Amino acid sequence: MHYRPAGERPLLWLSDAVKAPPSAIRGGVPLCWPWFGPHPGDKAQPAHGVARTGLWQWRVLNFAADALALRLEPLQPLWPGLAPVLSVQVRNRQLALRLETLNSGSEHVSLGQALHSYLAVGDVARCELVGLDGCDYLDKLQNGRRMQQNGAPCLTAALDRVYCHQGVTELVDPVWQRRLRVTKEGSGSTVVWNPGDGAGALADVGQAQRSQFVCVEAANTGLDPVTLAPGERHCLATNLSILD
Ligand SMILES: O=P(O)(O)OC[C@H]1O[C@@H](O)[C@H](O)[C@@H](O)[C@@H]1O
Repeated sequence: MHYRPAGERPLLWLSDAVKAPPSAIRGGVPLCWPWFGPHPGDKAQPAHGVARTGLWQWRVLNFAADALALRLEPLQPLWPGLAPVLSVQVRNRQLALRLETLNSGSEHVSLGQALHSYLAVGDVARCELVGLDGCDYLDKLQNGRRMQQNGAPCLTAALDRVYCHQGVTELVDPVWQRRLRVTKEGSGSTVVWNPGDGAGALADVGQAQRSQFVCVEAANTGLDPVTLAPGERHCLATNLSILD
């Protein structure tokens, strides 16, 4: 997914070196579903689940000069007993995503997920991410150690954190002279990721592109487990807006 309001910088970053299917695309907003990170019990399963490499069909619900609404569903069932639907809306410099999951099976199911937004920035090291001060987080670069955020996270080096956070974040970008606001619903975890020097090991990022994005993800992780009873639904949503 790519979104660039007319005459503006893009909202989302997309790698210059997108790999061919079935590899996941690096950029846009990959859907991590129905688990986040490694599978909880089976190392053979792919990281971040099966939705981002699955095939989806889309339908246009509304198409106007200044607005677009799409509904996407998987072409085939992606995971037994769980049925996702993604709604995408674009309007007024804002991209809104809603990922709804129905437990269509007969057992309780636990669900992990993330809307893994790659936010495009002029230079990540000069940005400030506001809204996480005082939140507890798990630092994945320190074996998942639980810490508390003091001020804004430092974006000059690698960062991989799962914050216990339900609120709003804003990414202040002095190079592109704008702010990006991330709001969300149905999510008790906010993931912040940039590979830093580790970008060199990622063929679809590399040192040249590592400064061009930071991921701020609306998520449900081990910090805020979601369990769906048969017939129950959960909706994870995020709004990404460009502000002056
Ligand atoms: O390389 P992937 O599978 O797209 O994941 C990228 C990153 O995604 C983040 O959400 C995770 O917290 C990181 O641990 C991970 O490295």
